[in-house]
Parts: sequence; structure tokens; C-alpha cells
Amino acid sequence: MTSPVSDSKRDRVIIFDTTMRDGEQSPGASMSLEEKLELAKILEEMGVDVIEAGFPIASNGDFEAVREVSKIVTESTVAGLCRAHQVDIDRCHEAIKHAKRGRIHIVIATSPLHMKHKLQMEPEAVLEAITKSVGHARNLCGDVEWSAEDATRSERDFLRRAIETAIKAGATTINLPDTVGYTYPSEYADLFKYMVENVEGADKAIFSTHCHNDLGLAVANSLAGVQGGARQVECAVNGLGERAGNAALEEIVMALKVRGDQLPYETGIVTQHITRASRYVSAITGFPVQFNKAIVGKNAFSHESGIHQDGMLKNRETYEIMRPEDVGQGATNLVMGKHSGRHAFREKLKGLGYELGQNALNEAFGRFKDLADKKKHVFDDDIIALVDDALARGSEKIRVVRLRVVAGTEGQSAELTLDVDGEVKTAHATGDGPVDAVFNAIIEIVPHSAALRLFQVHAVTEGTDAQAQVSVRLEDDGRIATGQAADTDTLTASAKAYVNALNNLFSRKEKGRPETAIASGF
Ligand SMILES: CC(=O)SCCNC(=O)CCNC(=O)[C@H](O)C(C)(C)COP(=O)(O)OP(=O)(O)OC[C@H]1O[C@@H](n2cnc3c(N)ncnc32)[C@H](O)[C@@H]1OP(=O)(O)O
Ligand SMILES: CC(C)C(=O)C(=O)O
Ligand SMILES: [Mg+2]
Repeated sequence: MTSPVSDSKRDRVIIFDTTMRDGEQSPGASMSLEEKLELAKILEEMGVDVIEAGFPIASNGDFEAVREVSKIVTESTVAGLCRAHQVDIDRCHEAIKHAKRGRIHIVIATSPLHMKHKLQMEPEAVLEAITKSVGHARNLCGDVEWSAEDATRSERDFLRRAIETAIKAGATTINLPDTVGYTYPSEYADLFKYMVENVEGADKAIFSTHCHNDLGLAVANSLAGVQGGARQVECAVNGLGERAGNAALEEIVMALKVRGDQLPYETGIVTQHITRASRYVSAITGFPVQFNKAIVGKNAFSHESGIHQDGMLKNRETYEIMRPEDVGQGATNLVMGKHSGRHAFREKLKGLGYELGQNALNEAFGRFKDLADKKKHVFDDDIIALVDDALARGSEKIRVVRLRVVAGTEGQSAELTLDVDGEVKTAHATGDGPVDAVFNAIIEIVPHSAALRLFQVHAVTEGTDAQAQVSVRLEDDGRIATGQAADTDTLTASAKAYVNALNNLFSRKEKGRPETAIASGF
């Protein structure tokens, strides 16, 4: 059997991107001409084989977009979609004739449901429309794709006849869309196998998948189609598309790359460009990418669990089947959270410039776990504040044990327990505001004559659960001592900062040091 489709083409899967056509059919996903031109450049640079830029008969804007994309793209083929109508095809040709490689893509439905109710055409009339439309397109352009809309709900024998009609009329690509996301992988694979083996002239065309995600099976079905003999996959960046979307380009490409042992076909995609394309599509459509989205989600290469982080530090392949760099996602991210373990914590501290001994590490780790229990996101700055805080408090004689504050319109009071050199003391005080009440309680337990010279609070990170970092400066008899503390509770941080300053002041007095501007351990 001689074939106009070369063997090398059959070893490769053509990536047909329909982000600008089917993707744009998503309600709310309209793109401007400028955005489509920029996206076309990104897709071309990424190595997409076919860019479907729009549906030229739909509007002047769509026509213009297909025409302008055709003018600037030189490497990829540019396709425009049309119904099986001469007017659609002529309009499409007007737009894609500027392309170095242009394609006319004709669609007509072949399922009994669509033919009877939507097209209101007899099956034989549909076959006639295929002959006419594909033949007309082929007279205008050497590259014609024909799609059997709702192929997966079409009668097999009629679909076979329709495909044969399209190939006979000159179609070079045959697309069998799962228009409503209805098929199953085994069923879709079988459909392609059957058509590739039984359609007369099947070797003259490339078979293509086009899967929708109504049951979440779009990617699995597309891969099954390839298993069955398809060598073109229609897909969209971030899985954009009608209703639940199309098969996601990034997932198709990486599934083929990572599991070449299962499907030994290459794509021409430079995978390092994937994340850039995803972010651009998300930005121009306003459709956010879910955090746990495969390949391009924020968490796709993030690890928070201690056991996973430990495994990753020993060998990244324990928990990563591909490298984030390979999809342009930057580096693996070991996220510090309540599920993290000591190995990752030590590594994180190293990265932040801290080398702690085992005891200090254990102490800081305990405090980190307490913080992670309270806070949704533990940022690097939180960890720095926490470790600095722990280091500063290492040799303190006075420590905060417990604090309870009542605040509000009825007045403010604080009940504070301190450990003063091993002796636990409690005081109850009121004040002009909750901080004042806390500081008065400290003065009651540890009487001193130092004057408060500075009280400053700032949030370590953003959010209402951010740690407050408090600085306190005390002056006594010409000596100045500063204390700092961080806590998610501003009043606890205030108490600890004051006590830290007091410890520093007493320590300076003991050592007989002269006055100093910054006397904290920082
Ligand atoms: C599965 C898919 O994604 S297919 C692509 C879907 N995308 C779009 O529809 C977006 C662009 N569409 C449009 O802008 C408009 O629908 C247009 C310009 C194509 C047509 O607009 P109108 O002429 O106003 O027709 P309308 O959209 O209301 O109805 C569609 C008509 O096309 C017919 N039709 C639908 N599909 C096809 C087809 N593949 N081939 C031929 N005729 C078709 C319908 O039977 C209906 O015909 P009727 O007017 O004789 O009843
Ligand atoms: C136009 C065709 C390919 C389509 O989008 C579908 O059937 O889903
Ligand atoms: Mg579609």
C-alpha cells in the first residue's frame, strides 16, 4: 500500500492547538486581536504544528484575527474553521491565503441526533455536502481537514462512509471529535483502529482526535485515540474550550514525553515554553489555573509533606516524574507547612543562612510546627523571624509562660505569668489599651525603673494570620536595650519583645557594659 503520508509523520503526533477557536468558544474567554497575535507567537515558538486561529465567517473580528495570524506565523500551519458551506469556505480561504502554510477546516455532524434535529438533513444529503464542501476547499487549498462532528455518537458504518467521502473529495486530515465528551478510552481507541483498518483510502490521511472534557476524560481519550492510530491531537492550552473544555495541550504533550514507553510518538513541542503559554492564556482570558492542575498548576511541583520532602532531598525521582524546569515551571518547591519534617526544615534553614545545632534545631522546629498549626502559609520571613526569636531568647532569665488579655469597649486588662529565673509569677493589671495592660503586668512582676522609648509593630508577611514583629526599646540610667519578638498574636509578641528588652537590659547591667544603641541578640 503506497501512502502520501510519510512514515516519519506516522512516528510523530501533530499538535493542533485550538485555544483561539474552541478555547475562545468558552463563555467569557474572548481574546482581542492583539492578544491572539501575541498568543500565536507564543504557540509558534513553543512548536505547535497547527494553530486554529478562529472561525472566519463568525465575525469580522474573527476573520481579521485568522488573517493577521496567517500573516505573522511562518513555522506553524494556520487553520480556520468553516461549516460545510461555500460562503464559509471562501471566507476562510480569504483569511488563510496569507499564511505560508494554511489549512481549511470543515466540520459537519454525522450523528443521527445532530443530522436529524440540528442540521435537519438526511444522511445522504450530508454525504453530498461533504463531497461538495471538501472538493471546493481542496480547489482553494492543498491542506484540508474534515471533521465529523459528534463522531462518537455516530453510527459506525455511516461514519466510515462519510470519512471515505471526505478522503475521496481531497481531505488530508480526518478528525473524529468526541464533541460532547461522551466516549470512553477503550471505545475511542477502537473507533480509530476500526477506521484506520477499514476506511478505503485511510492511508491518504492523518487521523485526528478532538476530545471534550465533560466527563473529565478528554486527555485519556485523546491518548487512547493515538493508541488506536490517530496522529494528530487537537487540544487547547489549560484545557480551555466549550463547556468543560478540550484536552489540555500541556497534559497531552507531557504524557507523550514522560511515557514514551507506552506511546512511542514524538511531538515538536519545546516543553520549556509550556508554563509561559499557560500563564499568558490565563492572563488574557481571566480564567485562573487551578492550584492542583497537572503540569502548570502552582502546586504541580510543590511538596509540603515531610516524608515526601525527605524523599525529594534524597532523590527527586521519588516524588517527581518530570522536572519542573522541563515545563518552564522553575525549580521544585519544598513548601514549609504543618506536614513538613526536620530534614526539609534543616534544608530550608540552610538556604536561609542558618546552621543550627541539633538542640537549637529541635527547638526551632517545635516552634515552627506550632506556628504552622496557626498559620495557613509559612513564608521564609516567618521562619527567619521565628529562628531569630528563638536565638534571642536562648539565654533569657525572664520568660513569658502564659498571657491572657481582655480587650474591647469595656476596658482592657492582662493576666500574665512569667518565669523569673525559675520562679513562676502571675500578675493581673489594667492599662490604657491592651498593650499598656500587658506592660503594666510585666512591671508588676519585675519592678524596674526603665522607660519605654519605642514600641513598634509590623506584619512579617501579608494576610490577617501574619506574624506580628514587635520591637521594644527601654532606657534605664543611660543604658538602652532593644528587644524583638514575633508571634501571630500581636499582644504575645509585645509581651515577649518587652521581656526580651528587659533581659538584655539586665544582662548589660550585670556585665557592667556602658550604654549601647542596639542591645538585642539580633
Ligand atoms: C462543535 C463546534 O464547536 S462547531 C463550531 C461552533 N462554533 C460556533 O458556532 C461559533 C461561530 N458561529 C457563529 O458565529 C454563527 O453560528 C454562524 C455565523 C456560524 C452562523 O450564524 P447564523 O447564520 O446566524 O446561524 P445559527 O448559528 O443561528 O444556526 C446555525 C445554522 O448553521 C447550520 N449548521 C450548523 N452546523 C453546520 C455545519 N457544520 N455545516 C453546515 N451547516 C451547519 C445549522 O443547521 C443552522 O442552519 P439553519 O439556519 O438553516 O437552521
Ligand atoms: C469543530 C469541531 C472539531 C469541534 O470543535 C467539536 O466537534 O467539538
Ligand atoms: Mg470542540
